[in-house]
Amino acid sequence: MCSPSTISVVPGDVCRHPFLIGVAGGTASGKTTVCDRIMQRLHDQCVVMLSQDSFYRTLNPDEMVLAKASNYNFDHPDALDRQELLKCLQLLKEGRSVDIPIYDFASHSRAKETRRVDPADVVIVEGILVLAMEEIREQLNMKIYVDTDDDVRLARRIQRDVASRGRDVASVIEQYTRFVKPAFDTFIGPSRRHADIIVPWQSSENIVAIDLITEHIRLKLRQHDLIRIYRNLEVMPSNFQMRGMHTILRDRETSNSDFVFYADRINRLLVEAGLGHLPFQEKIVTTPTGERYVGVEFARGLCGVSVIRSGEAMEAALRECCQGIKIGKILVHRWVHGKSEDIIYEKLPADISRRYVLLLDPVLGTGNTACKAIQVLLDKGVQESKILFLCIIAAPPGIHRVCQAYPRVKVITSEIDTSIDENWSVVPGVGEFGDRYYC
Ligand SMILES: O=P(O)(O)OC[C@H]1O[C@H](OP(=O)(O)OP(=O)(O)O)[C@H](O)[C@@H]1O
Ligand SMILES: O=c1cc[nH]c(=O)[nH]1
Repeated sequence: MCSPSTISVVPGDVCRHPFLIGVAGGTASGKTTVCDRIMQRLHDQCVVMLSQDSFYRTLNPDEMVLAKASNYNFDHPDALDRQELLKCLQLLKEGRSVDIPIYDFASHSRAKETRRVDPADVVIVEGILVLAMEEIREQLNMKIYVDTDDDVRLARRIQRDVASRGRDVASVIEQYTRFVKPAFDTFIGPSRRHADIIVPWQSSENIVAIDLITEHIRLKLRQHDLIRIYRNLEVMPSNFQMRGMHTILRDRETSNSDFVFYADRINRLLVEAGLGHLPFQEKIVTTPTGERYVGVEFARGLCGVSVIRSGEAMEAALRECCQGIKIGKILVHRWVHGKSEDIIYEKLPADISRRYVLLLDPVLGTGNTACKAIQVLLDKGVQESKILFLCIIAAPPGIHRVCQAYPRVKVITSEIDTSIDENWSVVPGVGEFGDRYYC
């Protein structure tokens, strides 16, 4: 039974987009155990699991003769109904229920019944060929390859087939040599290069890998909820570079110089992401080879506004991307312990009402500071839809505050945090950003 989502969404407004994970690896590599461990850790989420094996094709009479004589290659991608698997994943991705075939290994055919799979927060699809099929790979949000030594896998396969599938050792080895190993060498082993994560899985379980994977999934699920609610919220794509940089920023042992270095790296990416939302005009140029190149021209009429003091740490990234850009400043007295925030200082370009504004502040906590700063810009005549708020981390209360109050302001962040604590600190957060950047 799936637990309900913690954030309510207007029915029919947005559908559930699950997080799709593919788990591949050779026969008896431990894929099912990896999936079980992920499901156990995500017990408070709605997780469903599909097996590639459910999608074996119905065999024609000639193939059936081969299968009955153990002479049919079930390890080849052509043994699968790939279109049907693809369709099921696409429907689940759209938040729709699907009926999954039930495959009977003894008769090499499909049962009349099917299994109903309802929409979920996380969908895991496992199977030896899951990463070997391009059309399936393209559907996945996370690709995992379980890596286990060949001899360990063969030993496990013999043990399993003899104990639970009524086979003798000689026939298991014969099938392994004829079909299983060649398919591994041709399709499965090479598919490892498509994986986001390769999980070594030998005699003992790789708990660290499972922890990392489930933490990443939790992060993505939190982001998914908010992204589904607010169209004006954008979270930059998370990859392991971005996660690595955040890990350094969040580590309290990180030196001041490293904090500055990695904050600057993320700031640069944030600014580029913000610039990507500006309008453009088509522009045709001639290349040194004399050919025409149909491109675009950057928008004009742009400026930056930093919220003093931490926002000033983002100015360098903006200047690196936009030479000579005008940058204004706003100083807000932060709302602490019931005291409302005031604007203490502002210095903005005189013609700001005609410009797009990249509003810079690395931390969005309660959202009070951001709302105050946005209101100053609106009062100066800036159009709401021309404000882009850039922050390195954003806590859900601040996201709700800003995105609800100013639905046309684009909020771009590199990560969404869990919450804010009783001291108005973002959790897990980076601590006092300004103190760490400027000390
Ligand atoms: O969303 P909120 O709860 O309003 O918090 C966010 C504000 O807090 C930080 O500034 P801080 O007050 O720490 O000042 P500083 O930049 O001078 O360090 C941050 O740079 C924001 O301006
Ligand atoms: O956690 C927080 C909250 C506000 N400002 C910061 O710098 N950090």
